[in-house]
Amino acid sequence: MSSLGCKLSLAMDIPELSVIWVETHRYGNSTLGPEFISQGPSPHFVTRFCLSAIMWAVFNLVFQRLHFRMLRLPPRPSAWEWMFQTCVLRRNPAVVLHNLVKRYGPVMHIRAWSQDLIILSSVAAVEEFYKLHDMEFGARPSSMGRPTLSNALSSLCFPPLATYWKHIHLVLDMTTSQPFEDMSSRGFEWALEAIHRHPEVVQHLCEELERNLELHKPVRESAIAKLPYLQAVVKELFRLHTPCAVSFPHLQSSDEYCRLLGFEVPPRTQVLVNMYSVQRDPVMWVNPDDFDPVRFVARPEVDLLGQQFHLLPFGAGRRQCPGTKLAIQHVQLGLARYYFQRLVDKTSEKTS
Ligand code: HEM
Repeated sequence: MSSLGCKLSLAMDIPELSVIWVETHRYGNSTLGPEFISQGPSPHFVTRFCLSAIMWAVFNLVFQRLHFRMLRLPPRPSAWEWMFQTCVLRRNPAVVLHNLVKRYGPVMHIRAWSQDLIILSSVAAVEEFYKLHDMEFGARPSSMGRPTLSNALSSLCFPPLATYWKHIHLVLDMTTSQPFEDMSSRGFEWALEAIHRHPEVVQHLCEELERNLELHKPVRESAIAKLPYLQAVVKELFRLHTPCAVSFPHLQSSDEYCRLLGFEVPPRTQVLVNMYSVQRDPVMWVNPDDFDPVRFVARPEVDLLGQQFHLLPFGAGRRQCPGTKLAIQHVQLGLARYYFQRLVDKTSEKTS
């Protein structure tokens, strides 16, 4: 076989080499000889090139599947399925994820662009994660702020406006109080919108304010302790309409496989906690999809501080949101002042 023949047959068997060959051919590499450059690839060559590319892709797919099966990884929905439903069909991403959880279970593995993500969606899974693996998965990925799949999932914060990186920039760049004001006021609009869908809750709230506060005095933080129903409403808001449906990515810092919830997890995996599903877990919540603040009136010990794993809108463990108390206080006080002002206006309308 001539040296050119040798080069060609080698290139056709190895797809990467074929690509290199086509590229060098396109740019007229003189070592291949002038007669070859002018003729272009033969149909026979194109067929063999395509066949070897397909075989290479199939081999890769089968090898990957076998590899993952041997590893005992969690069930794996396709990342494309999620993206198709959210980007093409424009469905609510949190709901799409929740539906995947119903099909694939509370521990899911998603692989996209050689990045491994584990999504935890039940109280039991999250509890084990925080109790046993909080330190191990304590890092944040260096891709913070870039459009990766994990960031896209985490950007289910403050839908539909804010994205993860906007949020993180706001909170990390707090040289003035302005960013917090912006973020909180957005959070507050979300709370009002959700409550106004339930007129009976608004009425109950107003009655409690009327009973416990004096009309001519401004509402102060100390008044919140006298308003158990308002506190319950805020908890129910954060449970059912959590501003962050999914936590930020928790990156495994070690370069070794680890055992997480009975599964083998590859090194540098990112874990996301799916608060949207955890806070609707039927194992822990009666009628989980109903907006019912009374469930918290009966159990005031359940709080939003990340101590109980069935209610964690601010995350939990060492990576929990440092603004938790500030945000809760802001929403409680904001709601109390808003509805109290409505009462004051109504009373002055009646008297005038
Ligand atoms: C309604 C308001 C807020 C909600 C729902 C919220 C929620 C969250 C969530 C879910 C996380 C990720 C936790 C995890 O990955 O496990 C987080 C992280 C964070 N939050 Fe908030 N947050 C709010 C307000 C704030 C405020 C007011 C501040 C600043 C004062 C703040 C500062 C941060 C920071 C710095 C992180 C990253 C923490 C870390 O990486 O260790 N957040 N937040």
